[in-house]
Amino acid sequence: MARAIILMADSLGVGAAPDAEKFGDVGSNTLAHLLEAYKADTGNALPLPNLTKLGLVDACESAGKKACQVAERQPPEAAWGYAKELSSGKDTPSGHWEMAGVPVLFDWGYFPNTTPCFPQAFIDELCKRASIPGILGNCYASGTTILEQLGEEHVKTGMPICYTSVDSVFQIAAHEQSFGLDKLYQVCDIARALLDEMNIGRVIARPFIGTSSADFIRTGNRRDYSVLPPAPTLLDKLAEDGGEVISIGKIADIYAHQGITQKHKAPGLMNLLDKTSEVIDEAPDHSLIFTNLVDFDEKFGHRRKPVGYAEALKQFDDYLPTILNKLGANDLLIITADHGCDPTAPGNDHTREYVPVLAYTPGMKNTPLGERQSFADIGQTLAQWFNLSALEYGEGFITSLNKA
Ligand SMILES: O=P(O)(O)O[C@H]1O[C@H](CO)[C@@H](O)[C@H]1O
Ligand SMILES: [Mn+2]
Ligand SMILES: [Mn+2]
Repeated sequence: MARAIILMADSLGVGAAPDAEKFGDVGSNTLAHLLEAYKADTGNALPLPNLTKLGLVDACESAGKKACQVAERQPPEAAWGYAKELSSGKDTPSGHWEMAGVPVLFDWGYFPNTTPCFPQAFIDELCKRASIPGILGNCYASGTTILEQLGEEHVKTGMPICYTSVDSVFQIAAHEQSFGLDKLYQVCDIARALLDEMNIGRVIARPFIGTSSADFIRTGNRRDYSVLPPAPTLLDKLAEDGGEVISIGKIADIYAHQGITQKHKAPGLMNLLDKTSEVIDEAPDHSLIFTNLVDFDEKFGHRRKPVGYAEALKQFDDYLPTILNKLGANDLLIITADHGCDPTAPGNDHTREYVPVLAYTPGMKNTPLGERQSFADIGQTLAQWFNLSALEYGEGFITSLNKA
């Protein structure tokens, strides 16, 4: 019997995808550009010895056709490649569902980039059902900037701040104490029900605390309300087969709680890694431990902070031996991403990029996997690893997982 661990580095793209032009993302490369920015800022190339050994830098250089400014270069001792996305969007659910074998081939509903951006009838109904006096925002925004602009007015008026982006999302920010966390979750539930017919992928609760625009800060109580994946994913198959599917971080929310048998939340990168490490100690055979490392995206990618992104990646790299040392012969570690979010690109949205596909089981030798045609190759490989029937999408690379 086997186990697998996916460390899903949210937004760690490795070079513009072949269809990046459609998204205005030509030339994007999250990893290469944050490494460049780090070197420019500090004068030193960043060492990422463990990720380099797992093939991340080779994957990036092959995908992005661009040298990476990384120190302590060494050859991989893992299977490594890079995958393009079949799904029509570059959002988080599309990336996650595709890597679990279910690409999103339809178009999500999006709000127009106008102010106001939400249909008045929807807002009227939301206010009526939720008993709120109105909403603030009603525009495209960065979630941290809009708190500075409208947070104080929200506290005064009790009107939640509603905003969107190029993603198919309806985000609601509200103060945890003055508005109340439960009330925010209730408003999100109502919005979720109303937005199904507009085909909006996610409603996101964005609670924050603080006393003024100078110190408002979002908390770890974010909650994502996703629609159901359009078909059963690898997670459903494994759970139906009697396996454990253990969500760490926002994985359960992203899969709309489908096919999940255990959930753990933890605030911040280090706590998420600690929780993952703890769960590896306990998880039985036939378990998938699936961790989303959201900080890369939320704290650095969208905030366009390449140096902070690099430092967080270094923390991840430093932590990896703790996880690698726990892996047994029947454990497969996958490291990947769901989209890019190049912190040097204009705007503050995701970027359409290749994602790394790194696979490691103890004793592996350097195994290039090349360009993969879909993130679903990960799900298909895991279906093989767990002896499940084949998924509809994806080409498995189980036969490439040779040992040295
Ligand atoms: O600016 P914040 O609130 O972090 O929003 C970002 O987070 C959302 C979900 O990933 C994206 O749609 C993006 O707009
Ligand atoms: Mn994401
Ligand atoms: Mn994001």
